[in-house]
Amino acid sequence: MGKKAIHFGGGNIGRGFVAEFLHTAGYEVVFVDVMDNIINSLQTQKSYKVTEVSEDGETTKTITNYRAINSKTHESDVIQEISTADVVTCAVGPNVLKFIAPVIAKGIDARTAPKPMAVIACENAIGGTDTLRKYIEEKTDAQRRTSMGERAQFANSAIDRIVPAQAPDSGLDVRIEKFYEWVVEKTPFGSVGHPDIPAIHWVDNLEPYIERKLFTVNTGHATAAYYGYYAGKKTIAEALKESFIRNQVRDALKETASLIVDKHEISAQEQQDYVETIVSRISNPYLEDSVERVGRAPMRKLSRKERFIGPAAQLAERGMKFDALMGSTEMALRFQNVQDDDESAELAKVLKENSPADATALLTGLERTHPLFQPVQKVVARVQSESKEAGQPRI
Ligand SMILES: NC(=O)c1ccc[n+]([C@@H]2O[C@H](COP(=O)([O-])OP(=O)(O)OC[C@H]3O[C@@H](n4cnc5c(N)ncnc54)[C@H](O)[C@@H]3O)[C@@H](O)[C@H]2O)c1
Ligand SMILES: O=P(O)(O)OC[C@@H](O)[C@@H](O)[C@H](O)[C@H](O)CO
Repeated sequence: MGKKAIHFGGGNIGRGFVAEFLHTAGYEVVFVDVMDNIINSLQTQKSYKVTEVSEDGETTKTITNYRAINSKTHESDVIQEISTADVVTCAVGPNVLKFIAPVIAKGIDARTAPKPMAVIACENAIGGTDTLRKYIEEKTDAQRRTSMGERAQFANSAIDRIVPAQAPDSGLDVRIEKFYEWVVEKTPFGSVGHPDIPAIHWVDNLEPYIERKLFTVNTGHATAAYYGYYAGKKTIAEALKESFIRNQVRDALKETASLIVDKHEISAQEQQDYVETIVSRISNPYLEDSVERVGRAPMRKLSRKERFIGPAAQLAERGMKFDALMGSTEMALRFQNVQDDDESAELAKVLKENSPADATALLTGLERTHPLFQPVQKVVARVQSESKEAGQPRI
């Protein structure tokens, strides 16, 4: 029997990154999603195209050898597929991990194969697979929990490729950037060995990779998105054409670079080269990445380990500079009541109903005694006191 991977989330990164590389590695991919239109299309259309776009032109690959299951209506089929799979991946968004965990827990529990399968969450989050594992353990019978390692092994990952929202008429086809990086921990696989997926860079210690990625790509991206949204820009590339916004991004990345270089074995020159690559990638005009997609879910992005508060907290603890990150945080707080973004409405509510100190604690999870608490409270208070109508971009 050939190799089989179950992938949760047939969205942008699911189809345009994870499934592409699993397919190239020789896996049959079984997509699991809850959106009827995605599942119907994947079930009726036997191939789709992934097109890399860059200034060098376009390259298209065709993805085949997949099936699709709707977990809302066919949960037992998903359990059956997991019980005989080699790999389970997901790209559903960090807040959705708790919803996919119960069915994965049942699938793991039903396994009889001698070899454990690999579980790799492909989300923008520090310890994304650990979080998923915690939810899976909660849904596993206490007596079966200790032996779960015989049925599944869990590895954290860092995943990097810009996949913007796709044109409404594109169907399953995905337009993406050429660059990609997929880094996964190898130690959890021990003597069993990691799965054979050539696109993955296997490492012993993921922390430098995930922090460098989240605190450079995503800090820079989100800074451009929030300043861009406020300035009435449509895309990230458009926002970065403004020298003021470009400078804010550069300043924020200078601060996160100082942390990355101080904390990890990454030289200043190496980080500088990385920053240049990232600024050029997020400025790619061929991707048409909207400020609303990149700014989506502002409460998640303002949380304790995330792209602004995560590095700023560590800089504050080291007595290093974090002013530009406070500017990005302030702009994120202004991303309120944005259409189709539930968290942006929730953010407006939290800011309206709480004191600056309580809103700071609720949004960021910072301890009140932390050296970053007061600086964040100051920007929270400033945004709360603004008289202009929340969420209206200033053009
Ligand atoms: N798009 C990018 O550039 C990019 C790059 C790197 C990492 N990521 C990360 O990948 C994840 C997904 O991002 P995306 O851009 O592909 O989002 P997306 O919205 O395009 O895709 C998410 C998919 O998950 C599905 N989903 C939601 N709930 C589900 C459930 N309970 N069961 C199964 N499927 C469910 C949705 O229907 C959707 O198809 C996020 O964590 C994101 O941070 C995205
Ligand atoms: O996916 P999010 O919401 O965490 O962040 C939005 C973008 O910054 C993100 O999707 C990037 O495109 C991606 O992380 C690039 O690798």
